[in-house]
Amino acid sequence: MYRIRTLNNISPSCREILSAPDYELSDSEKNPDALFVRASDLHGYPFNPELKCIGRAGIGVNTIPLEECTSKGIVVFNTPGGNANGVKELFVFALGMASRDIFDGMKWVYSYDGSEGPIETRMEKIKKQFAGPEYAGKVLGVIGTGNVGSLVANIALDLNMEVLAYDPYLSVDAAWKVSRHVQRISSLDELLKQCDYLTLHVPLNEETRGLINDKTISVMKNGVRIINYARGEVVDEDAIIRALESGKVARYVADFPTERLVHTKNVILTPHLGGTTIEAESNCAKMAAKEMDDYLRNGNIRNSVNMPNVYLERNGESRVCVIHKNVPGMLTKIMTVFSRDQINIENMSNKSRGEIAYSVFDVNAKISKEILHEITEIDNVIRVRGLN
Ligand SMILES: NC(=O)C1=CN([C@@H]2O[C@H](COP(=O)(O)OP(=O)(O)OC[C@H]3O[C@@H](n4cnc5c(N)ncnc54)[C@H](O)[C@@H]3O)[C@@H](O)[C@H]2O)C=CC1
Ligand SMILES: O=C(O)CCC(=O)C(=O)O
Repeated sequence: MYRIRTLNNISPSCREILSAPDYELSDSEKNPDALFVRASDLHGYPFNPELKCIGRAGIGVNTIPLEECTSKGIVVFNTPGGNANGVKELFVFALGMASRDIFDGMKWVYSYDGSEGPIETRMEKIKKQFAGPEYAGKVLGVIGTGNVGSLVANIALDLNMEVLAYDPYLSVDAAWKVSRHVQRISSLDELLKQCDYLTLHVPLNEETRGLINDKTISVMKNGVRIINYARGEVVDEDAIIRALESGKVARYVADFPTERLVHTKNVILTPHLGGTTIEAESNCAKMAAKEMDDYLRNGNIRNSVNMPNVYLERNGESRVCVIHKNVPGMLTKIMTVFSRDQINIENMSNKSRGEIAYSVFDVNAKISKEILHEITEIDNVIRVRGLN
């Protein structure tokens, strides 16, 4: 039985996959085989030695110390595309909020005390202060056209916007999802100087931290409207506040409130709601549950962000899974242990990802603890699991 510790509220749909008697889910397990998380920050988290994998029900993994996990042989999974439609739907709302002063208009409605006459007549007199431009016919720049950005770019075309996209790392699979009417721009500055609206859909990493800063803002049109449903830190906070105060940026709509942003004019904030729909939560929980289940029971790795993906149909009496450094001679050393004990390899797979490699062996015998221990002792082996 595998013990899974949930660190956030995970959709109950994961229990369709992670159920008794194979699994026990709890939010207090001290020595879990797996952690199931949403946006919890795991930097500094005390990983127990039994921990084999982390399932991130969502896409962003900036909250997970990936290097530490890799060095400890902990496989980290995420759920690409599982919440993309949820973010796209909120983007449409954000686009409206970026254009029209809906937020201040609503605040006025709910705080009006009747002192200047009935609300029905008073509102007709003051409503012009909440006017704003229409977005149809305007230029939208999309930075990052992966699972979310591709949906956003396509729906913006349906809303009659002209759409420009910048994504220097776009995968071939993701490129297929973007409409041919979206114009690919290969220079960020070239995109920035043409946009009336800008929307961000990149992961937070060392390259994208502060991507929107004084310098990039200076290239933009005056009165640009920026939407950030990626991560707060992709936008330099000092720079965006300066630009809002000067009027260079007309409005900033973001999913990542901070104390300072809450008190800045022309900022509209939602409380990290992009992936918070019934469907997105259920999709992500099921996807992460399937990934962890296939890894824990079969050693297969799919949608990992720190290990190579390896899928092998089960074949043979038992399976030995070895996470090791990607250095010469590892397979020979491991296979020598099998052949010395007359164990035949029925099928195998070996894949690498940067400095790490993963080898899976299906063998024709039950694997003893002694053999597993011997493989563990080989130099540059990080973790060994035997699945009988
Ligand atoms: N507000 C929320 O609740 C949610 C926020 N997110 C955020 O949105 C981000 C994107 O989500 P997905 O589209 O699902 O991820 P994804 O991995 O499918 O797409 C990310 C895209 O960004 C591109 N990219 C990476 N670095 C870039 C750079 N420097 N410049 C331009 N493009 C770059 C990649 O090539 C990729 O196509 C996530 O990493 C996460 O931080 C995602 C889901 C929900
Ligand atoms: O709501 C969540 O769990 C986080 C969604 C998100 O930000 C992501 O998937 O990257």
